[in-house]
Amino acid sequence: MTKENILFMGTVRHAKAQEAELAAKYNIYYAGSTRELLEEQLKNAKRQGLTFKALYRGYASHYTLGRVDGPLLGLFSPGLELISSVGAGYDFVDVVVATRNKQWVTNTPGVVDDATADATILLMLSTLRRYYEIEYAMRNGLTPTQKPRIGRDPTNMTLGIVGLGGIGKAVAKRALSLGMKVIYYNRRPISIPSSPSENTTEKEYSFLRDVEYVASLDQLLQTADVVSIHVPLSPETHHLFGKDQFLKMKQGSYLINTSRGPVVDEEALVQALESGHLAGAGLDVYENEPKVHPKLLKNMNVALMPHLGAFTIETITKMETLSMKNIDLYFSTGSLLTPVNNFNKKGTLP
Ligand SMILES: O=CC(=O)O
Repeated sequence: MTKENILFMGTVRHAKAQEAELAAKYNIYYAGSTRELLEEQLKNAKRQGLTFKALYRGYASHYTLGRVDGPLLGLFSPGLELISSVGAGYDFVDVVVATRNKQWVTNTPGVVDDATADATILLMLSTLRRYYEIEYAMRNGLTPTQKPRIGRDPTNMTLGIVGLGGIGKAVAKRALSLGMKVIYYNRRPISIPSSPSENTTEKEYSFLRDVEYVASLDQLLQTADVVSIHVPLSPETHHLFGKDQFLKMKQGSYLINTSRGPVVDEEALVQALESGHLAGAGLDVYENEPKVHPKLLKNMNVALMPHLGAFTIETITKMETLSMKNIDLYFSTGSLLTPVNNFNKKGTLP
């Protein structure tokens, strides 16, 4: 039986067992360390008639190898069938072009929920308690007589979650345990099971009964003390938060963003912070990563993390494993665990 060829963009950081399992069954090739090397490699492969049937897009590989965009997909021979991307967000793959090429795209939802929710709460508490500022001052010689600026309690504050998917729900659960009131906005309210089923226990969803749906984003912005964004990046959500949205937020409220940078118009956020309308922000993601707006870097009302929402050994292992499982399952059974796009049996769009 011929072994399928798989190209790995970026290294497998933690799921070494799954990588070894895949290597025993398929021919694995690793992309060069720069975009130029990768492009050269793809051109050579095409010349030699070597077809990669699957592409594994490793965690954070876009920083060194760029996006899996139309031009890159154009360099693959027509035999590429599957792009398996590590990450819940799949904006690092041009899904529109891949779908047009009849190529499947998979992501790794679900497994990132807890780590990203932890990072969200970490940023929220750091922002409210000014933890980042206090640590920065201590490391720079704060003396016991110098008083750091005072913090705020999350208890009794209202948290507004924009996008109550897997990560949003995990954030809601944690925020309720801090004594926050939690409201959310989605295009449609979520449905809560009325009784446990084979796949769920009462404990897994009962907290959702304490989370209140609001019918518009404006209503959420006008009500919440802390707004936390959990929507995917798409043409519809690009700059979902701009000048108007910040003006609608309560005076002295806070923004937390662990979703994707371009959901927020960063220039408008800087204005809202500098005018004092927003009391602070906690950010893991930025409009032009890895660049951070210089005025955000300077602003000591902002807690910053460099896109590390899912960056734990356990979560990276789960993401990489799921991504490689999709590849193995596709070749062995023709099915996928977490497809992003959808084809009917003829391989055309439904
Ligand atoms: O940013 C990380 C992810 O999308 O999983």
